[in-house]
Amino acid sequence: MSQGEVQEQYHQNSTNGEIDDDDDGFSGPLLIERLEGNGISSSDIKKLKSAGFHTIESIAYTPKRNLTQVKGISEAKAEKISDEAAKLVPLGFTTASEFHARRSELICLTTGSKQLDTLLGGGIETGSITEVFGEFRTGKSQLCHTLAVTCQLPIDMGGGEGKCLYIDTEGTFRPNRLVSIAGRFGLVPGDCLDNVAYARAYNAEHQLQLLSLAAQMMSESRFSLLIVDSIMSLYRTDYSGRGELSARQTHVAKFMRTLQRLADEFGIAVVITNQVVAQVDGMSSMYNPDPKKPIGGNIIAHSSTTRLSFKKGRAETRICKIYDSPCLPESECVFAIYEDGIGDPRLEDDNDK
Ligand SMILES: Nc1ncnc2c1ncn2[C@@H]1O[C@H](COP(=O)(O)OP(=O)(O)OP(=O)(O)O)[C@@H](O)[C@H]1O
Repeated sequence: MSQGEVQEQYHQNSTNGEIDDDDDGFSGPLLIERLEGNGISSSDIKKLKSAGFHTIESIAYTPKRNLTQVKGISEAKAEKISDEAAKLVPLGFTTASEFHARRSELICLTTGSKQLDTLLGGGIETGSITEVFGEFRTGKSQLCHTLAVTCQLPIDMGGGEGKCLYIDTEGTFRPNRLVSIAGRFGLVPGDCLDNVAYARAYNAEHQLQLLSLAAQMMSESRFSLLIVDSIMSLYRTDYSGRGELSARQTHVAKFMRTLQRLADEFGIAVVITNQVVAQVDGMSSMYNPDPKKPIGGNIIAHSSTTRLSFKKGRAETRICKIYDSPCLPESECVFAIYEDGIGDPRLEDDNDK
C-alpha cells in the first residue's frame, strides 16, 4: 500500500470511531486554505501543502527563507504569504496575566496513575514535549500504550478528546495492550484502536518524513497526542562513529524542532521515549553507584520541555523522577505496570512485602 492509500484507509476507519471532529468545543488550528486570496492562489496553497505546511500557524512559525525553499514559491511570494499569516496568528508580546490565563486552560493527559499525575502537576502536558528515559523494562512503552488510550477520553476524565499518532521505531507497539487498557477506561476496544494511527519508522529519514504526514493528518482530524517510541534508536544505527556525530545531531535537531512545531501548531502533547547509557565521568559515579544518562546529548536535553527518568522498583512497581522541568521540583513517585495499563501500586503489592 502506498502512503496515500494507507492514509485514506486510516481516514475511512476513523470516520466510524469515537472522536467527533465536528465537536463544537474544538478550536483547532487555522487551515492554510484560509490564506487563499490577496494574491495567494490555490496553486500556491497546493505547493505549500506538498512541502508539509497545512496550517497558517505552520507558516507563521517558519522563517521566510524556509518558505522560499518550497518548490515554485518565489521570494516575493514567500514575503506575501508570511505577512498574511502574521496577520492571523499572534506573534507579538502578551501580558503575563493573559499568558497565565491561557496556561491555566492547558489540558493534561492522565497517565493512569493518580500519583504520577500529581507528580506531573496534572498529567502529561499538551503543547509541549515530554521525554521519558530509562533502562529497558522500566515501563516507557507501557506508558505510551496507556496514553494512546487515555488521550481519547473526555477532558473531564483526564483525556484530550483526540486521536493518537504512534511512531514506533523498535517494533514494540502491541495493539492487544490497547484493548486491555481500553476496557479499564470504558472505551469500546474497536473504536479505541481505530483512533490510533500507527506507523513503523524504518530509518531516521523515514522517521522525519512521517512528521509531514502527521501534520497533514492533524490538519484533517482531531489528535491530542503524538508518541515517538523511541526517539534515538534509528539514529544510533543510521549514524555511526564520531565522524557522523555532527550530521546526526543536525538531523536530530530538525526532528525535535518539527515535533515542537507540531505541539505548538496543533496543541497536542508530544511524548518521546529515550534510552540511557552509562555515564563515565568521575563526579557522577562518586555520588551515584550506577550512573546512567539519556542519549541524544544537548539537542534532546534542550528541546524536551519535561524530562522524566524511569527506574525499576520491586515487582511491577516503577519509580518516576522529574529530571528536568520548567515548573516542577525534582521529586519522585512510585507507579506500577498492570495488564490494564499504568496505575497506582495496588494494595496486594504492599501485602507481599
Ligand atoms: N500485559 C502486561 N501486564 C503487566 N505487565 C506487563 C504487561 N506487558 C508488559 N508488562 C511489563 O512491562 C515491562 C516492560 O515495559 P516496557 O515495554 O514499557 O519497557 P521499556 O521501558 O519500553 O523498555 P525497552 O527500552 O526495552 O523498550 C516488563 O517488566 C513487563 O513485565
